[in-house]
Amino acid sequence: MKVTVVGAGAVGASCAEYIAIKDFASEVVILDIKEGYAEGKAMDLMQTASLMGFDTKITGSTNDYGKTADSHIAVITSGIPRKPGMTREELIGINAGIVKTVSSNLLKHSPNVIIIVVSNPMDTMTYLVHKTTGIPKNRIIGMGGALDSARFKYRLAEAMEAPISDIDGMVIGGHSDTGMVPLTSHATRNSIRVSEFLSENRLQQVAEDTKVGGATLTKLLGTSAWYAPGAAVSSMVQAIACDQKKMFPCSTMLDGEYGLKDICIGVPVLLGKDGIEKIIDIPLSDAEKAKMKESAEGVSKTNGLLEL
Ligand SMILES: NC(=O)C1=CN([C@@H]2O[C@H](COP(=O)(O)OP(=O)(O)OC[C@H]3O[C@@H](n4cnc5c(N)ncnc54)[C@H](O)[C@@H]3O)[C@@H](O)[C@H]2O)C=CC1
Ligand SMILES: O=C([O-])CC(=O)C(=O)O
Repeated sequence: MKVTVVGAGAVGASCAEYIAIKDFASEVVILDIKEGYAEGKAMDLMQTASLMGFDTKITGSTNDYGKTADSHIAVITSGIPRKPGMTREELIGINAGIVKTVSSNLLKHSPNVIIIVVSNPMDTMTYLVHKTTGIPKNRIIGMGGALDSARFKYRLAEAMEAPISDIDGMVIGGHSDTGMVPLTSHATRNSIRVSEFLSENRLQQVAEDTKVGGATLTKLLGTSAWYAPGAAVSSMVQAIACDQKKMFPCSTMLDGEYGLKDICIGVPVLLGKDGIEKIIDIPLSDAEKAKMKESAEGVSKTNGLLEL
């Protein structure tokens, strides 16, 4: 199983590291446009192999897509991250060109590759890959909900003073500061609804903290986060590589599910060897439906800025 990670920056390197540590891929190629950068990250990571106990071979490439040939899965993290005070949507001008070029180059050398899009604004970048490559929709997956759900569980555990392993919960909708839809009514602690433990006000606070999870970290770090994003991508790559049929909220092209069409937005899907193997269309409450609709309007507005 060969995995390519485009972008050897914070998220790309973290993602490659977690994939290697989990030791399910035979080969990870990291590619970056900056001369020597991916080679350096790959060498540094390989020098952790004997310490961390993995056999995955990690190599680096400066913009040579020949080295990515016959990849099963490719992760696109290339592009600029936001700075404090910015929205993800403000990155569209630079990142759209990068994501378009990178996805086209990847497909020249790996025509059957499954692409996971990370670069922001992620839902719109996922839509762009659909519109410009024309590959089947099961092979284009946007990463946002897996990360947002991990942050939701972190905030729920914090509010309940509970171990995170007790918590289950999911965030759907657009991967933006205002567009995320944390499904508070579905979240549980050991099968018991979290509303049994937390007041409505506290739950609303958890939902708000979850939605601005990326912005909160960007303010603290001066750039956006990488550990949890890298871990989220690595779990999705593993689900595909190991044909786990595992459920994650991912950005996917909808065709009527959730009442939406011609948009990529986060909904629960099953990930297995073919990429997105099924979209799970769960019933939402009226309030959740309204939030999903508003979220979709925001994503569509950003999609409208693309020059297709
Ligand atoms: N979807 C999500 O949940 C998340 C998305 N992100 C996004 O991921 C992207 C990357 O973030 P970071 O890794 O923190 O940024 P970074 O600046 O650390 O790394 C980006 C890398 O992309 C490279 N790059 C730029 N143009 C390229 C091209 N044409 N070909 C190959 N490589 C190229 C740069 O040289 C740099 O090394 C950002 O757009 C950020 O907003 C970050 C975290 C979570
Ligand atoms: O906040 C950002 O810009 C990066 C990102 O998408 C996240 O960490 O959720």
